Amino acid sequence: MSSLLEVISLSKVYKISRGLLTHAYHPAVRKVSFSIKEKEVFALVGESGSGKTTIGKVILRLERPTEGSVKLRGKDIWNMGKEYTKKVSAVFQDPLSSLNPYMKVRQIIEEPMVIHKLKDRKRRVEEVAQMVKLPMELLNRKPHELSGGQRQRVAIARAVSLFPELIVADEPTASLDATVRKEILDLFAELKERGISTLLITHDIRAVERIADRLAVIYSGMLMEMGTKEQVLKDPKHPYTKYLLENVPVKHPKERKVRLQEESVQEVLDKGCPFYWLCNQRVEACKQSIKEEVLDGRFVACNLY
Ligand SMILES: Nc1ncnc2c1ncn2[C@@H]1O[C@H](COP(=O)(O)OP(=O)(O)OP(=O)(O)O)[C@@H](O)[C@H]1O
Repeated sequence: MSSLLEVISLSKVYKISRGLLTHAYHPAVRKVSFSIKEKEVFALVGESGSGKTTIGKVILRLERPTEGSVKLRGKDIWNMGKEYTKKVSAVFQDPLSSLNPYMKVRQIIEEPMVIHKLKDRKRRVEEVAQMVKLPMELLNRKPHELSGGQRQRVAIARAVSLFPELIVADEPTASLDATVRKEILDLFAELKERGISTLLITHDIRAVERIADRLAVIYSGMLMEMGTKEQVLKDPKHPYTKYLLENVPVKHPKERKVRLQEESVQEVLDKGCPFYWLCNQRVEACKQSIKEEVLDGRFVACNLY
């Protein structure tokens, strides 16, 4: 399978205002590289604040990277015109707020086709509804008349309405209950068979177990481990991946009891491993630098290897 989308050494630093004249810089994403193949579900897993959404936003061209680039089939995405929005689409966490409440489902799904001047729209809307298993009778309803799962199917139908090559799905099941969650996740696996890849962004490492082909684990804006689902979930190498798998659901970073030595926090964040403070296998070198290794085809950023 050839590479569809390449994220190359991507960094995003936000400038945060600290009063009238002062500001600070926050590195949300730090030199992240990965690629998504054709016909693949690639999961980006990390806790709240780890930088997942920022990466998704850059891929969707909603944010400019500070450094690095993103390429679709070898072309820089910022040099591509409107055709990029046909090839890469998005599904977000809360369908109710992302769907126009005044439009009927039919119009919501049709809208991107109108924008891109597609013909034969009625038939295509029905074809897309079928693809996402949305009952035809729901096409004449409005979003508030649907269940959470049905609404997310509408959002996915809209995302596939132009037959994209990639869907960026940011926490697409976070607002759904367990049974519906499973059905929606399965849908992404089915779309893969139709040639549509998915970047699945999630905080729940277990959610990707069913459908992801490969996954990348991100912490504090840095890639910790990346490999096939089997490699990363069955034989995790990075202490952070192990920690994530052992602590489901993971405590919010603010709830963890970690004693930080304030004077050295910045130093470690600048040069060393961001997981240093929680890692039970840390060595002195982790304060200063991180070794990047490829072990049996999987990427690990850790001084243990
Ligand atoms: N526009 C912004 N300005 C300043 N800081 C930001 C901005 N957007 C995100 N951040 C910060 O960048 C970091 C990464 O945020 P991001 O939303 O990408 O993380 P996430 O892993 O998707 O988390 P969540 O699941 O909570 O959204 C966080 O510390 C966040 O506070």
